[in-house]
Amino acid sequence: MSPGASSSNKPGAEAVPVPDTPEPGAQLVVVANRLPVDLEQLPDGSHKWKRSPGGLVTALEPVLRRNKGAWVGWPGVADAEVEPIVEDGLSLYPVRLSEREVADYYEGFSNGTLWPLYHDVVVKPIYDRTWWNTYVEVNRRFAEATAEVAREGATVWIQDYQLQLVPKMLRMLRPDLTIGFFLHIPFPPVEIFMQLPWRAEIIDGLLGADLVGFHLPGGAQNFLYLANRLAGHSTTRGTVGVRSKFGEVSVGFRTVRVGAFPISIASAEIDELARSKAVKARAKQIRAELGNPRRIMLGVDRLDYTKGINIRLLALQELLAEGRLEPSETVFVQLATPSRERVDHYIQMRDEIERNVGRINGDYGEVGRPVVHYIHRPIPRQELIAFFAAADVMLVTPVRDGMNLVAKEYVASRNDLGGALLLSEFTGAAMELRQAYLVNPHDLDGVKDTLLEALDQAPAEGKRRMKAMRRQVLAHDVDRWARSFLDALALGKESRP
Ligand SMILES: O=P(O)(O)OC[C@H]1O[C@H](O[C@H]2O[C@H](CO)[C@@H](O)[C@H](O)[C@H]2O)[C@H](O)[C@@H](O)[C@@H]1O
Ligand SMILES: Cc1cn([C@@H]2O[C@H](COP(=O)(O)OP(=O)(O)O)[C@@H](O)[C@H]2O)c(=O)[nH]c1=O
Repeated sequence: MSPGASSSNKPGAEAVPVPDTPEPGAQLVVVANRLPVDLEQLPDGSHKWKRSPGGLVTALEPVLRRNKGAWVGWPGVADAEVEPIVEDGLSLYPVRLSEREVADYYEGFSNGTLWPLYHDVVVKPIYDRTWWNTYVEVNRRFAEATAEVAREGATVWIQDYQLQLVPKMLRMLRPDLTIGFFLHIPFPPVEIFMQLPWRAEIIDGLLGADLVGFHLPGGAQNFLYLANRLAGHSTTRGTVGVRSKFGEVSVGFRTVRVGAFPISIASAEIDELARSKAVKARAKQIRAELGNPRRIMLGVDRLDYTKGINIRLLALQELLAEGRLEPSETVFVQLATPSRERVDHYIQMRDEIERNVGRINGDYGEVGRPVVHYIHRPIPRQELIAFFAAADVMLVTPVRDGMNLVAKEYVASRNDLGGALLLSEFTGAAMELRQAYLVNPHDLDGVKDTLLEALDQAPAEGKRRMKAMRRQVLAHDVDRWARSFLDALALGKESRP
């Protein structure tokens, strides 16, 4: 199959240029479950590449492209035979997964066990031994693929919960490599992690890295505790800082460093794009297309039960029912990119959300004027930024989220200092964006009251908050995140005996 074969376009899919073949032996290798582009099979049997969903790709793709690195990952469809390619300076090495492996490793152990477990058991994790066995097999395949790609003495940066066994497996295959691991989702409290039947194997797998990174100090602290309790290694006891004061685990003759590195976005690029005439004009057009309502609220998420989309809908429904919001003046736009569509909890959640959207529009909409506009497909980045620029209040209400880049992208888009960010306390972003309207998503009355406060904020108050948040986001961009992690990894390597 030729990956660059077709050029057809569906809405939301960003076309990717036709590829070349990579030079052997990369000095910087990223290993992630997904490649930054997904192969899509079209109804006529042809294929095209489209951008992969999620914040991991948003963050890492520009960093690796600038470093002319290599990326090892799954091309997003089962049984795809794809040759390694170079795309705009970035070498992509596809790892093949069979239909069964997608079901057991990706949908099963990664997203039916680890994802809910690490997100505070928000739905019940399933502990299935077959899924675990496939997770081990697939992690081994990723380790082997990486061992073949990395140059002697290269730096390998492994990403996320799908690949927690790869650090140890790779170290056994290639002791010459410097290995970093970063977890993009929360690392759970110890009592929750202890549910996992394979808890010791996971901790052991991660300890194959030279540096293990988390978004927040709390995750790093939980991991340090478990490295001692489950694996019996001695660890440092001091508090882990943000990009500083790393913890250490002694694993035989090696020292594994543990740190907190909150991820971010390409802030300057988004800021610049938001200032462009095209985006400004499109934002104005979006407002007009929505009927120039007094206030626009916006949600932008992967359709995931952790994102708290139903909480927003419930808050809106109650505010309308109580007469605290006027349906003719208020519009809520929910952009929801499809995600993990064959996993049971995702199927149930989508049904529920779509029922609630229908109910609100049935009760409060008029012909040609729905209260909720719901779009279930990926939206290209430039269009998203225009939506950010058009929205009066951005609703980010996850019950738990590793970081949430959307919150930061909204702030970076508001160089006019307009708009307000309603942000769940249970996101990583809330640790940095303290001037947002912070809410506990489990407290519906609190969400409703704070939403009204944000909608009715005085312009001076809005500007004060947005200015402070922009200072944070513009000063701490994704390059700084990558640099701080890779510098800490290199420093650890220098101090090795
Ligand atoms: O690959 P998928 O199963 O389609 O899921 C998409 C990605 O979702 C998750 O993103 C996380 O990473 C973001 C960047 O660090 C972070 O802001 C967010 O809070 C996380 O949920 C997942 O961790 C990735 O592996 C997936 O690629
Ligand atoms: C809905 C939607 C989103 N995006 C982009 O995807 C990422 C989402 O990252 P975040 O950290 O907020 O969460 P997850 O990783 O999904 O858990 C962000 O960069 C969005 O701009 C997109 O490009 N198109 C979409 O339709």
